[in-house]
Amino acid sequence: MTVLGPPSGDVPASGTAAWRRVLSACALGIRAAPLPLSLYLVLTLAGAALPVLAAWLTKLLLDGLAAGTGSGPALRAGAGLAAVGLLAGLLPPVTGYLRGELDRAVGLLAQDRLFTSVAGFAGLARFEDPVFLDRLRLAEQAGRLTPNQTIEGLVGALRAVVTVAGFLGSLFTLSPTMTLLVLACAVPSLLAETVLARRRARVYWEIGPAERREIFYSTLLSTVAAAKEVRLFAIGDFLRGRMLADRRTADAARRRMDRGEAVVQAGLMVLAALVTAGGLIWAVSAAAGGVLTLGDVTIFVAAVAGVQGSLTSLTGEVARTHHALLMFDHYLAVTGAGPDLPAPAEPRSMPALRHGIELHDVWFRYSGGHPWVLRGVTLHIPCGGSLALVGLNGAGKSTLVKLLCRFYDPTRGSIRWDGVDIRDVDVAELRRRIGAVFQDYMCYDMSAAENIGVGDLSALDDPPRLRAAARLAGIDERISALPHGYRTLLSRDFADEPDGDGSAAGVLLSGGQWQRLALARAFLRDRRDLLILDEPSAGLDAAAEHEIHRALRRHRQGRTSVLISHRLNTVRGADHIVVLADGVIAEQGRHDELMAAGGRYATLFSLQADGYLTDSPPALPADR
Ligand SMILES: Nc1ncnc2c1ncn2[C@@H]1O[C@H](COP(=O)(O)OP(=O)(O)OP(=O)(O)O)[C@@H](O)[C@H]1O
Repeated sequence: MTVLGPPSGDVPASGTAAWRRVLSACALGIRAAPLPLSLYLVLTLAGAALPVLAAWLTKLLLDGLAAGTGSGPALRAGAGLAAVGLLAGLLPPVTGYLRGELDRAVGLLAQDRLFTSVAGFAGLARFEDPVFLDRLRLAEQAGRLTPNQTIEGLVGALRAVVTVAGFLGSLFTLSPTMTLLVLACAVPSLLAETVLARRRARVYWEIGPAERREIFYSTLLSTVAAAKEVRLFAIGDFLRGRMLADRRTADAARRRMDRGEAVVQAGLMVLAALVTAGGLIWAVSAAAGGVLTLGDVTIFVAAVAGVQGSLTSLTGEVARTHHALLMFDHYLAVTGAGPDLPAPAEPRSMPALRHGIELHDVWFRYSGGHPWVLRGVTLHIPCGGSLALVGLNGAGKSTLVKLLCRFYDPTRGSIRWDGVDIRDVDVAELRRRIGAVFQDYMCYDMSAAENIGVGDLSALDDPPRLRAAARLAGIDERISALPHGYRTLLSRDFADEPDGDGSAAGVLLSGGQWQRLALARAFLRDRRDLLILDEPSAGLDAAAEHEIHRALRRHRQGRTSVLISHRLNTVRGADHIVVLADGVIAEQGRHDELMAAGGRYATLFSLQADGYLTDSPPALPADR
């Protein structure tokens, strides 16, 4: 199943698909909270019979009083009415509590399943697909709400059926014509509500991108990450304008939808009122002619109101459930999406790297609509050797290491790990063999220990291991000096103590210190077969860079590593240097060989070296 298909609001639901959705939603409810669900069902259906019972008891009471045959029957009917009233008062809080329990349990299970699926996507492409992101947002909402809305809808429909059946029976004994008329009124109402539900689902889908953009702008306006630029460039009004424009776009669509619904529903109400008025005129004339008793008129009025009320709520429930099920399609699409990268039926084993990793004629582009980023790269990364990737911005260096981690598959060609295509091994196993610092590493709003420990969760409760990694990255002293040492929260967004007054907020590190933490995270993944370092020292001061690269050189000794850096002094010690230009290997060799060749590498290296030694700005290379 693909999750990137057309919006489900545009796709008419087939009967089977609709039933599959109903069953999936109910299964989720049953799985999440069987006991509250059963109690809720029983009590709600019991509550549905109460209005019919009350109407008959009222009729008995009135007829008893009118007959003048003693107060016994009227008193019994009155006592019955009191009991029904008590039950009617007690049921709502109890069912309300059960409903809350059901909401919480289903929400938890649905969220768990949704994010288990999302975490199971091995690649990155879906997270870069706006259609998928729209679907994911709706799936989150639908997963939380739909199962309960469906159960509620089904229960509500059943409740309405019970009430309608009771009142219809009563009405039929008094006026079969009126019964048919009231029933006939429900048909257009049901049809109209179903159409409105489909339209609502389509509108929600259509306004999804505007709503996501609105969230994007409001996040920019309210988070510290963007606060500096927003203030310095004075773009607050500009962003607010865009945020409001997106909101107005979404609101306009919602307004059109609400207007249409209001007109249709008003029309249906007028129809129902006309039928009720006609019925009343008939009942009053019949009572005046002695055909109906006072009690009969009471039950007639109660029956017409009851049937109409229940039919209205029945159509409402059907429409709401229909809408919820259309939205649930997004949840089912995401949870049933299947692997985004082909998984081998029988993964090949992956012993420790012995010979090396080979890229064989690798071509890659991010999608059919994107230009080629890598164009026929063939490369050997020998086991135990260090490879440096250099090249201008956009040359394809980070893309190449993303392919090594199998975040994407090559569009053509293959990557072989000791001769085994990495598509033929379990992707989780492949990644267990890799340690990495990415150019856009994460800064987690967690404690310092956790920020390092996420590199290898088995070390989370092993302070000596965390400290050893931090020491290697040159950040141990700084962390130890924090208010709570390694337990200090590295965030100003959350309080260190949940109930604190804000004075216990965590601390923020400097850019270079964060980068050292990211390095420590990679060092924690010691004894991995491949170490990837994508610009590991970009944010470091000169002394720190020198020190870190000395540590890195020691650490990489005898390990297979790929280093990307624009600071060419840091790559000169690599066993092999590859210069990428426009997705192809322009040159390769050792530092001395490349300098002697006098090509791009030599030009770039000399440029950087000159930049430090001369006053005049150096000339840029020709392909810049
Ligand atoms: N997720 C993506 N989707 C589409 N295009 C992308 C994506 N990531 C990178 N690109 C494009 O691929 C090309 C290579 O990007 P890449 O990040 O690999 O370059 P790089 O050599 O690492 O550059 P830099 O030195 O600036 O980090 C660029 O033109 C970029 O626009």
